[in-house]
Amino acid sequence: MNDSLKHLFSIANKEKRTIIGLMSGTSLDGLDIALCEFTGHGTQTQLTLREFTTMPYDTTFKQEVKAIFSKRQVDLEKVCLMNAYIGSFHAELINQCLQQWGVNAVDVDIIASHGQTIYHAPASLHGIEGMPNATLQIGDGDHIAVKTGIITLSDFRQKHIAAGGEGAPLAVYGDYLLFSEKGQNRIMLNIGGIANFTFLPGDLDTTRIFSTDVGPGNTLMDAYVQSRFPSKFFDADSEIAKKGTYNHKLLNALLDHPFFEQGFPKTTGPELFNLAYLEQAQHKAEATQLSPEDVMATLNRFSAAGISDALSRTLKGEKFEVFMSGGGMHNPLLIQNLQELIPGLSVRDTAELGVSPDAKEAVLFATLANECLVGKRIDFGPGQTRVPSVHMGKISLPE
Ligand SMILES: Nc1ncnc2c1ncn2[C@@H]1O[C@H](COP(=O)(O)OP(=O)(O)OP(=O)(O)O)[C@@H](O)[C@H]1O
Ligand SMILES: CC(=O)N[C@H]1[C@@H]2OC[C@@H](O2)[C@@H](O)[C@@H]1O[C@H](C)C(=O)O
Repeated sequence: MNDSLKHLFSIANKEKRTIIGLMSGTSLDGLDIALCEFTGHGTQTQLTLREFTTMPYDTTFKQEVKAIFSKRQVDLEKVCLMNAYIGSFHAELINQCLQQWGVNAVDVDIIASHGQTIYHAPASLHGIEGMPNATLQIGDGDHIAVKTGIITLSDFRQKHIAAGGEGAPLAVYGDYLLFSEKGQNRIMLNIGGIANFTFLPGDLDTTRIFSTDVGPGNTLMDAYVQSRFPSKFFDADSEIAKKGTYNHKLLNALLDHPFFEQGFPKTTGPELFNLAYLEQAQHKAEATQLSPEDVMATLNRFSAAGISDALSRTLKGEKFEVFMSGGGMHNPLLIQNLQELIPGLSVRDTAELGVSPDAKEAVLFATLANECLVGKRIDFGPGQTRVPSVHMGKISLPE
């Protein structure tokens, strides 16, 4: 047998596995790197998060990615180059991180890499007859495996689509295995570029479990700040939005899109929620003359409204606890807006459950890799088509 395959086989048989999870999100703030230890699998999974670091991207790298990010027309050569470049660059960042942590590569069993989403096109979004759900993450896993010497699993979303899903959100698998709790309805709310949540019913009825995107989290706010305040990357501590007041007409125009009426689960991205979307809404609401501060206040309220509306349609009056994660939880006005819209909302985050909220998505991919290696297919029960029962991740060998 090929030595690398033998090694992979031995990892799958180990009592405890050390897995690095990687996430490079749509906000392009940096590469999230989580060093995880796993024992068990499925609902017996035990996770210890040993280290977590975000390796920030510099402006040049962000610009390189932005040139091909969520755009319908791009330079195909650039896409080709960036696929290899991002893979190599991520490998470099991992090697640096291992050095900082004082961890040897030989002591890491597996890397689980999400890659960089450059285009997300569920059928509901592209609307092209006869064409399937599709999504594209680049930063090829072979480059990571060869340059770190660690077996790498990557490109998790394609299998989800092949098995009938939309390629996102995948959070449901990790949330179910790590955070379900008998007797408590839990909402795992992640406010990244796009906001999404997983519903984990307290009766542990797996046929009710799902996760769904609900609309913009930070993506529109970030895009607007970057266009109006070029020295800023995002509205740190809601400084800009707090100086404004939200505009009802613009808010209603922003909310007036069939995406918000679609049933769950559903997925979206900056391919829809972008500056052109905002401009159209401003024209419709005759609100083109608003100050940037008022626009920011409205966008902030818009993200909160998308989340609260989706939550109330899911819970229909049932009691629930929300555990937050993602960069949007650090936006105070967004939290205030959520508290106004969701009466009784107590702000808790996944740190209470043993996973730093900034690390949660990177931990998800490590968990998916653990399942791919040692898990049985998680079956969400009869009639449950919302969460396909599949293992995800493609294997890259270092040699
Ligand atoms: N102090 C803060 N005040 C306001 N917003 C903040 C703050 N800290 C982080 N954010 C927001 O969080 C964003 C980063 O969030 P996160 O890292 O969860 O995104 P991501 O992982 O790239 O997104 P996705 O989940 O869509 O892939 C920033 O771009 C910013 O909008
Ligand atoms: C295509 C893509 O990269 N989607 C991301 C993005 O970031 C948040 C939201 O949109 C979510 O649907 C997804 O990521 C998380 C990790 C998920 O799949 O659960």
